[in-house]
Amino acid sequence: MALVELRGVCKSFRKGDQTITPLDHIDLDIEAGEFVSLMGPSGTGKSTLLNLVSGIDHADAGTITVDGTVVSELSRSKRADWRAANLGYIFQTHNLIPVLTAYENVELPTLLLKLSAKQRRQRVELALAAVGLSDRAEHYPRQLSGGQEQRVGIARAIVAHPKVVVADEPTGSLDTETTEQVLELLQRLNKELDITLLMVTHDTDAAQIASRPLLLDRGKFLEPAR
Ligand SMILES: Nc1ncnc2c1ncn2[C@@H]1O[C@H](COP(=O)(O)OP(=O)(O)OP(=O)(O)O)[C@@H](O)[C@H]1O
Repeated sequence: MALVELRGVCKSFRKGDQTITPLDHIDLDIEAGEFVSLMGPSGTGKSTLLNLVSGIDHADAGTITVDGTVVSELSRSKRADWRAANLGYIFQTHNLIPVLTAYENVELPTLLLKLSAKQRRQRVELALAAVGLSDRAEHYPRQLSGGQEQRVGIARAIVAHPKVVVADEPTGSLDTETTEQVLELLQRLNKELDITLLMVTHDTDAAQIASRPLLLDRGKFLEPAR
């Protein structure tokens, strides 16, 4: 069984008296260790897909299994517990809390886990080291560059040691040089920490660094020519 498995997944939204169905019977397998990028026209349901895989949102039909857990069958509160322990989410805008230091921002998700104070400290220090920001632990977001802020966001996503990390346009608000650094970091986390990645992007170059670039178009996954 693949690490992430979607079968017959459907998701619709109501907008006024209209129903929009971005995902209509979607199937997808992501094997452990893959780095999958996902491109596609605006509104095709890429973010919706990430929200379903991460258990933030609930599918109308179909099954979503991540590392043997059928996420689509969990209640809302069970999904939140499962997500805290098993899945990392990297946002386009890092969503750091401005009144917390880099250390405290990364520590936040670990407060939902059953860890001793020592284990928590070790996790946070490891995550900050993995993104090369040990020396910025006590800095507040406003004291960091855009790229450093995004790296803190990545440290926060990996602090719980998730097998799967999803990223929604993680370089969407970064300049070219910082984009390259963040993509290199994601590649390193994939290879060295064995984190399976699913990254939505609008950037063709970013998509190509993945081990498997995919295109989501009208509800179908296509493998674009490299
Ligand atoms: N909570 C919601 N309520 C109503 N409609 C929604 C909701 N979330 C998404 N949609 C609609 O579902 C469709 C898919 O949205 P989604 O954000 O997944 O697309 P996307 O492929 O990520 O787009 P983009 O590339 O522009 O970010 C869009 O038409 C969007 O307006």
